Formats: sequence, C-alpha cells, structure tokens
Amino acid sequence: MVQYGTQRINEAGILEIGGVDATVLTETYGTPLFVYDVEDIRSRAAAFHQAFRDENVHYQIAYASKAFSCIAMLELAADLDLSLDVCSEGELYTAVKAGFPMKNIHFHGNNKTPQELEMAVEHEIGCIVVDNFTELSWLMALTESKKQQMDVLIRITPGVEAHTHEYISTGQEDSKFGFDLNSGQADQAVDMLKDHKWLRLQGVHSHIGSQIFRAEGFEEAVRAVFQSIRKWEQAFGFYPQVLNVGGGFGIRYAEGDKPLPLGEYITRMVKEVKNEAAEMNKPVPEIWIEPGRALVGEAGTTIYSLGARKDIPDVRTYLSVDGGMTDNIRPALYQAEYTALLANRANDPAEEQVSIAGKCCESGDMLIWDLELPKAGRGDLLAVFSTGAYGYSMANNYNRILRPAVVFVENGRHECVIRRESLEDLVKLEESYSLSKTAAQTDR
Ligand SMILES: Cc1ncc(COP(=O)(O)O)c(C=O)c1O
Ligand SMILES: N[C@@H](CCCC[NH3+])C(=O)O
Repeated sequence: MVQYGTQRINEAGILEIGGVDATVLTETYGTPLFVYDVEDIRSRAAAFHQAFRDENVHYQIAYASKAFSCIAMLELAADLDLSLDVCSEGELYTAVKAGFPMKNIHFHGNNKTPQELEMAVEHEIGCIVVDNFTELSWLMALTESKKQQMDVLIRITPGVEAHTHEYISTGQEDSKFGFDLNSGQADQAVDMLKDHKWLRLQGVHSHIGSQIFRAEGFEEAVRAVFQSIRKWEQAFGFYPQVLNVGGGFGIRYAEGDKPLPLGEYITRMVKEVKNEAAEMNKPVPEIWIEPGRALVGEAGTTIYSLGARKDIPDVRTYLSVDGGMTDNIRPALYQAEYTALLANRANDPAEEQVSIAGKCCESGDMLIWDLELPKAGRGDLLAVFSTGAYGYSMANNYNRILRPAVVFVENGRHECVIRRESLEDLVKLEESYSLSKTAAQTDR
C-alpha cells in the first residue's frame, strides 16, 4: 500500500488516519465520508514555505480554495500563513465567514460579475486578477465611482503546454482565461492600467494548468512572461512587483504518479525568476503561487460502504459503493485514476479483481477500474485515497443523492467540519413554492 500522510494500518488491520480508526469515523459519521488528515496539510504548507525561505525571496502562497473550501479549511489556511485564491462570490463569502484576512485574498475568474467585483472592492481584498477587457472596463468604472483604489494583476496566457489533461490545461493560447500574449492584448491591458488612478497594476499572473509533474512547464512559463516584461519595461517603463506563477503542482493518485517533492518545483521556478531578473538588472519580484491540489489532495480520503455486487462471468465484477460521481466526478470528467483498499480489513490479501461503481444512473459513474481486493461486499468499507482536492468541492446532487459529511482528523481527534446533507436540505430551496401552494389550497 502507498502510504499517504499519517495513515497507518493498526494491529486489528484497520486503516487509521490522523491516529483515528476508520471504523470509529464511519460509526460516528456514516458513509460516504471525506476524511482530511490535517497534519498532512500542515506539512505540505510547511514544505512550500521552507522552499521559498531557502531561496530568500519575498513570496505568498495562496491556497486555491476551489480545491476544497469550507470555514474550517480556510481557518486552517490562515493559521498556516497562506493567502487565498477565490474565484466566486461564494468562495469569497466563505472566506468572510471564516474571518480570513481580506488583504490576503486574490480574486480570480474569467467572468466575474459586476456584483462579484463590487463585493471584492467593498471588502478591500488584496488584489483582483484581471482576466479580460470586459472586466477591466467594469473595474475601472467601479473604482472610479467608489473613488476607491484596488491592486490588480493581469492574467496572461503564456502559450505554454502543460502536459496534462486538456480540460485542466490553461496556459495555451486558445484558452478562455487571461489576456493573450501573441496578439498584443496583454500589452494593451498593461498600457491601459499602467497609470490608472484607481487600479494599481502590481504585476502579472500566469497559470499553465493542473496536475503537472514536470518543473520545466513552470520554468518555461517564467521565461515566456519575462519576454513580455522586457517589452513592457521598454515600452511603458513597467516592471512588475509581483509575479504570480499560479498553481498546478501534481500529486499522487495512482501508483505510477511521480510528483516532484513540493520544494523542488519552487526552487527551480524561483531560480528561473532570479536569472531573468538578473539579466534585466532588476530586483526579483515578489513571487506568488496558488496551489490547491498539492495542499489538500493527498490529505483527503473518502470512505464508502460497499453494497451491491454483480459478477458477470468471464467479463468483470462490479462492486458498488454508496457514493460515486456525486462526490467524485473526476474519473468521469478526466478519466482520473485512484487507488483504494478495504479500510476495515486492510491486511487481508487480494483475492480478486473488481471494478468500483458509483450508485448514479450513469454507466460512466465508475470510480476505479480493475482494483485488486480481498473478497468483499456488504459491511466492508472502501477507502479511496487522494480525494481531498476537487472531490467535495465538485460534489453535486445528481439523482438527489446527499452530499457526504467532512471530518478533520489530527492526533487522535476527529471533528465534523461539514455535516452530511439531509433529505430536508434537498427540498429547502423549494420552501417558498411548497408554502405558497399550501397557502393557495387553504385559501380555496
Ligand atoms: C488560476 C488558478 N490558480 C490555481 C489553481 C489551482 O490549481 P491546483 O489545484 O492544480 O494547484 C487553478 C486550477 O487549476 C487555477 O485555475
Ligand atoms: N477540477 C479540476 C482542476 C481544475 C482546476 C481549476 N482550474 C480537477 O479536478 O483536476
């Protein structure tokens, strides 16, 4: 078994996370259950901090809250000296509720609404990462009308291929995100912003994609951005105070995944920035990164109860769990691969090959193909690893399935940070309709 974070198999052959027995967790909170290993998140944040400190540069590590956002997570992020990347009013609202320092928040998105921009300006967040000309003109008008200043970065697409799934690749020219470099749009945006009265252009942002294993992509992006910086320096006298290279640092999902140690991505990327700045005879800008998956992905485990079994002789055995694409859409969306084991019989030897199906009415609702397991069925618990990023945050109610609970574990303690959805929650949004119907009936 690949070991994640603080996980271990105890003397009874049961999976423990953060010193807590998986069966205790499922008896207390039910299944499916997201379990987050807090110590693992702490050590990942520490690895990023250490790498920057070793390079002796100014930096910010902004947790990309799209990976997993809830009040407890954002409190933890603040505690770990992380900044925050939000990309919707909902993510910003969660940060407000968590008491996250507003000055450390960066707002992203290719279609921020006027209301979202207003919310960001009113809360005086750290900066807005401007994505396109529509947003730029709205933001100019908004800050002018409020007579309020706002720091901004411009997001550019550096034209770098990220070597990842095309759905999570964002640095290429043909992308909905950011200002394009080749066509001169980015130059125009810098020109519009450089002496603006209310918008203070602090720097540049680029994000090449997600689940990236090679540091070369980040180095290449830095070189591409600096080519433009040289141009901007000459044309407008603009040199950035901040260079945000985005997130995307890969993690281990399947056996074959070989991410670099987190610090190595940083060291190599920072060295490239230092080289480029030295060539221009300029100071090294403050370097920002935005990891989501790399901070929380491997720290999350989903525990399911096994249910129905279907053996198709000479074809395949399907074992179904009590969740699926409603709590983990990544296999269906990106053909993502996962590993798993029986949490309650973790030392039992593998006896058969099975495929793990979800319970949705979709043939594509499969979590794992061809998994070696002991003979298992009802009463057994399946722990699927590395589900901490884009699992709960992409969860949905397809088939009116309830979203799972989320538990944080650390040093033998466990705490529910998001309760399981209830059947009443499902119809809550329809309350006004049901009430008006009841009222109409009583009027008759
Ligand atoms: C702008 C931006 N920053 C950060 C991230 C976080 O990516 P990851 O979770 O792969 O680190 C994303 C998602 O890909 C993103 O679009
Ligand atoms: N949701 C995606 C990543 C998208 C990241 C945001 N740009 C995933 O699960 O891998």
